[in-house]
Amino acid sequence: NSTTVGSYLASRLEEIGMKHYFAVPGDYNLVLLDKLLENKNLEMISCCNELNAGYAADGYCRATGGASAVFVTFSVGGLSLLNAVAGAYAEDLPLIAVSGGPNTNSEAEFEMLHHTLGLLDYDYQRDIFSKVTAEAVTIHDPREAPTQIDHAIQTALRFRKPVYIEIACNIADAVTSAPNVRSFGGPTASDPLSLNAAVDRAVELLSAASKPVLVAGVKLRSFGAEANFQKLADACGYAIASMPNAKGFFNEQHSHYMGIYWGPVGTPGCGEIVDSSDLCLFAGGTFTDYTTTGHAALINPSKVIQARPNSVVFPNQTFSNVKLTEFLEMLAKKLKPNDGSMIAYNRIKEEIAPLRPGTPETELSTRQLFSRIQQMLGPDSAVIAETGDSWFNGMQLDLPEGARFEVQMQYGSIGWSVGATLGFCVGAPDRRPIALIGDGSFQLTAQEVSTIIRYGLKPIIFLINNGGYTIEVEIHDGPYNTIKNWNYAELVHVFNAEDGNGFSCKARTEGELDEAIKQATAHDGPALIDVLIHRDDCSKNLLVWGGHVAKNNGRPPRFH
Ligand SMILES: C/C(NCc1cnc(C)nc1N)=C(/S)[C@H](O)COP(=O)(O)OP(=O)(O)O
Ligand SMILES: [Mg+2]
Repeated sequence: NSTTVGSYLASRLEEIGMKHYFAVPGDYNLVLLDKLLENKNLEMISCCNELNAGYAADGYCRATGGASAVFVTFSVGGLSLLNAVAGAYAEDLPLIAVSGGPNTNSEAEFEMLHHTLGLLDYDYQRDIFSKVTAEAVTIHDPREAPTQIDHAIQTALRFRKPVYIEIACNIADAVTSAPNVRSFGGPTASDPLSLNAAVDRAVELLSAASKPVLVAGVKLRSFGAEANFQKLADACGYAIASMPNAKGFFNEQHSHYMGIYWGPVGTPGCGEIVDSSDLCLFAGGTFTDYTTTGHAALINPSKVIQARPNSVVFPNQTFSNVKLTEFLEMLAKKLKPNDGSMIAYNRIKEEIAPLRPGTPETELSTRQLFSRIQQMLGPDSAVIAETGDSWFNGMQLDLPEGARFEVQMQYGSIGWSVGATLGFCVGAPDRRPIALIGDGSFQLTAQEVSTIIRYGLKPIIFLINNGGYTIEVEIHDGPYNTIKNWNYAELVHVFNAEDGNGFSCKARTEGELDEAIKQATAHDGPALIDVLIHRDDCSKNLLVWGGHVAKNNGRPPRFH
C-alpha cells in the first residue's frame, strides 16, 4: 500500500512520539506543509523566523527528551535555521531539520531559481548542513524516500544529534511506500569484555582511594544515564557535584550533593573537595574553557576517571566501546560505600545565610532579584537561563527535587532562550517555565514572544535590563557592549495587539518586584517583568570567571 513522501515523514514523526513541529512557510515547502497538516496527531507551531523555530525545537527536545522537527523553505529559510541546528549539534539534541528544495528538474534544465545564490548548484544547503548534523540527505526519488527518512530519523535518535532532510518541492506529494513496521532509536550495547575490564579497573582504583568523589556531567542526560548515575550515587556514598552544564541532572536535595563544580566559581567548598580528592569519577563531563573557568579548575588528570558516552578513560588506560549507562549501572553494584569525601566536605561547607530583603523602596540588585526567584521554585519548576550573568545567578539557585534547569552552555548563542522557552512550554505543558533573559540576548530574538502569546503559553520571563552585554563588559569592555534600551514591557502590548493575553510590567525597586511577581504568578498567561538593574551590578562569580576566561582567550600566539 502507498502514501506520499510528506505523509510518510509525518507518520514517522508521530511514531517516534512527536506531537508538535515548528514551521515557517515558503514556496519550496508549502505542499510539504499541506501533507504534514493532514496528520491530525501533529500540531504545527508557526514561528516568526526560522532561527527562532530552530531554538524552539531545541527547547522542545529538552522538554520532551525526544526528537523535534522544523520545516523551512530553501536557502533563505534553511540558512537562517542553520545556527540553531549547530547549537543542537553542540548540545546533543535530536533536532530534525526539514527543508523544501528545488524541483527535481531544475538543475538538469539549467534553471536559475529564486532564493538561491544565482548559481546552478543546488547542493550547497545540504553540504552546509552536513557540517552541523549527523546525517544530511536530499530526497529526489520518491522510491528512496522511506529508506532515507528512516535512516535520518534513526541516526538522530541513535546519536542524539540533529539531522537534515531536504525534500524537493515536487516530491512532497509524490507517491511512495507506506511506512512498514520497524523500531527506532534503541541503545547499542557495550563490548562485554571491555565493559567488565573497565568496571574492574574502576573498582580497583576507587576502592583504594580515601576520599573519592563523583561528578555529574552534561552527557548524562543526552546519553540517558541520569538514572544509572543516581543509582551509583546512592550506592557509593561519595560526595557528589554537578558541572555547570549538568545542573539539575542530579537531584540537588540529595544528602550527598555538594553543589556545582566550576573551579573558582563553583559552590563554596565544592571545588576544594573535588580538587583535593585523591580520585574523581566524572560521568559524562566536558572540560571546555567555559566549564573549567578558563582552565582555572585544578583538575588533576592523574586523579580523574572519565566515564564518557562510549568509553572509560583512566589516567593511563582507555577502554573503548563501553556505554555510559552500562558502566555506571554495573559499577553501582560493585563499589564499596565510602563517605570520606562527604566527611571532608561537611567540615568545610559554608551555610549561606539567606539574604535579608531591603525596604520596598530599595533599588533592585541581582542578589535581591534571585533571592525572590529562589522563593518561586517548586518541584514542577523549569528554569531556562540565557547566556549572560543569568548563568552565574541561575547556577546558584537551589533546585527543589524534580525542578528542571536548562542552559545552552556548550554553544552559548544569545537569544536562544526566547525560542527555547517557546519550545519548552509546548513540550512540557505541565510546567510553567521561568526564563532568565538578559536585555542583550532578548534583542536578538524578541519577536518570538508574540508566538508565545499566540499559542497562549504561560512562561514568566524575567527580562534582566542592565543596559548591555555585561558578560562581555567583564571579559573585555568597549563601546560595543552598550545597547539601546527598549520599553520591553510595552513590547508585550505591541505583540498582544487586539487579542493577546500577555502581562508585563517594569520593576525598579524591591517593592515593585514583589508586586510584579505576585501579579505575574496570578496571571493566567505569559508574563514579562522588565527588571531594571545597574549596568555594573553582576554576580561576583561573573567577575572571577570573566577574568580567567579573558586571560585564557588572550594566550599569546606561539611560533616555532
Ligand atoms: C554579546 C554576548 N556574547 C557574544 C555573542 C554574540 N552573538 C551571539 C549569537 N551569541 C553570543 N554569545 C553576550 S554573552 C552578552 O553579554 C549577553 O548580554 P545580555 O543578554 O544582556 O546578558 P548580560 O548582560 O548578563 O551579559
Ligand atoms: Mg545585559
